[in-house]
Amino acid sequence: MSGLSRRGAAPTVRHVHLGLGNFFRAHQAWYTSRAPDATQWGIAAFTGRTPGLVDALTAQDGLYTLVTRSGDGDGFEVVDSIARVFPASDHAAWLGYLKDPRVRVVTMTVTEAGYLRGADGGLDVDRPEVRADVDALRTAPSSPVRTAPAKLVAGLAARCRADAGPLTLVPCDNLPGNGAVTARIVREFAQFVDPGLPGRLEESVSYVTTVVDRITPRPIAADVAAVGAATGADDHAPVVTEPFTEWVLSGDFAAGRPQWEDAGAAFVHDIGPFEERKLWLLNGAHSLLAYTASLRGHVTVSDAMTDETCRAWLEQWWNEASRHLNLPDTDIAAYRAALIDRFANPRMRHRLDQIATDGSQKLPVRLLPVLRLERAAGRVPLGTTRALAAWVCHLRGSGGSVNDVRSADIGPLTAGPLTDAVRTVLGALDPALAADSAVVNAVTVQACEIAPR
Ligand SMILES: NC(=O)c1ccc[n+]([C@@H]2O[C@H](COP(=O)([O-])OP(=O)(O)OC[C@H]3O[C@@H](n4cnc5c(N)ncnc54)[C@H](O)[C@@H]3O)[C@@H](O)[C@H]2O)c1
Ligand SMILES: O=P(O)(O)OC[C@@H](O)[C@@H](O)[C@H](O)[C@H](O)CO
Repeated sequence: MSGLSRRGAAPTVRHVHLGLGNFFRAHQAWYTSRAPDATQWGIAAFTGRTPGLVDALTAQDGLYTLVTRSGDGDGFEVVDSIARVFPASDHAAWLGYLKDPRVRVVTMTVTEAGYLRGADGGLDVDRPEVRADVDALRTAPSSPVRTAPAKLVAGLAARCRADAGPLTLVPCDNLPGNGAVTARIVREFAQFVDPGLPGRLEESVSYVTTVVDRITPRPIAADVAAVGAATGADDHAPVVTEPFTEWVLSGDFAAGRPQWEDAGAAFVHDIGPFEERKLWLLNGAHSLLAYTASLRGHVTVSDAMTDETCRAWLEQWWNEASRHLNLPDTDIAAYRAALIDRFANPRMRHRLDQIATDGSQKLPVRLLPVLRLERAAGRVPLGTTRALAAWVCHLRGSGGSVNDVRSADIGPLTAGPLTDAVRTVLGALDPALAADSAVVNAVTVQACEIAPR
């Protein structure tokens, strides 16, 4: 078996990515590799925090095998769009690319938690890591920083100082209005560093909003072995994904972009209906299953889909969410039918505990908009409240271990009598929920049913 290596030169870097992980490699890097102008849009990819994939990918010249796993077999292709790979700690390289006039696009996958938003959706300036990075940039603009907002601001400021021309930020995390979210955290962070900086950045930075979709679980050792057996390549960093993929983008690119539309991406004016369809029907269902199905002993999404009770809960949630989607009924029905096949694919090992991470960041986006709309219509939506009930049970120690960026402040709220815990935990997501007795009661009753303790 031989390792992967590039035959010719790597493509010139004109695109930078922050948050090199599995999803970026199954999605944005794959779209770029499929674009007709791929050779003009090489990617420099930086991990978000830990060194992660850097050594393995560097040894393979940035190449890796994408395994497309359907219910009845695997497809294999080598993706070659990543030209250079860097650890998060290489801040000099980050600044170097951001101030390079050839670089025109920055994509990001830093998780929902990586935007460091507070309760009002803006930058949470009380976090010690935010304060540390603000102080660092006030002291010296090239100081190393750790958080994603600080990296963006430091890079954009360096670009501004170098007069390197316009640039577009393309967030690819599962957040509604992710372009506006990114614009806001950049503006607020920059304001803290230097009140004149936001104005200077606005002249040359544009923000695009995206809906991204391709289920990409964390690969396991057997996946590495399967690639070797099928292709003969000694690939230490393959990615496994599903055949389905979607990328919807909205907004202006200030300085060009790859021809992603020729690789299947859709550019639309009104992205709202696409966001709601995806975040509610897919991600909301994922979160529902992550907490309910794990309490019933299931480990993966496809395991959960074999359980009639989980399936009924899923349909109930989908019925509640679908009432509020601004799309034709036939489109919604087709999307739901496709999701059943995607979730049930028994060859995809998408662990529920991976999806359960950071519920405090995900549930406000995936469930609460539907809950509010249902309450406004005078209903208590039991499919939605069941997901919240299972999350509260999860936080109280039923099911798998809790891995949440807010566990320090939400964890203590989960102790004590169940009704009190439900009220305070819901209140930590949205104070209005704690004051809604009908919701608190429904969540409490369902929590007792799901995990009596
Ligand atoms: N995996 C999927 O199916 C999928 C699909 C659609 C969207 N996404 C989005 O992509 C994100 C990453 O998913 P993945 O599967 O690539 O995960 P991954 O664990 O493979 O990679 C995550 C990357 O984000 C970085 N990161 C994590 N926390 C961070 C933080 N607080 N600040 C900065 N960087 C941080 C990590 O260092 C790593 O580079 C998801 O959180 C989601 O928003 C994932
Ligand atoms: O990746 P996360 O942690 O934001 O959420 C877990 C899943 O719900 C999510 O990754 C989906 O698999 C994905 O959004 C499908 O496109």
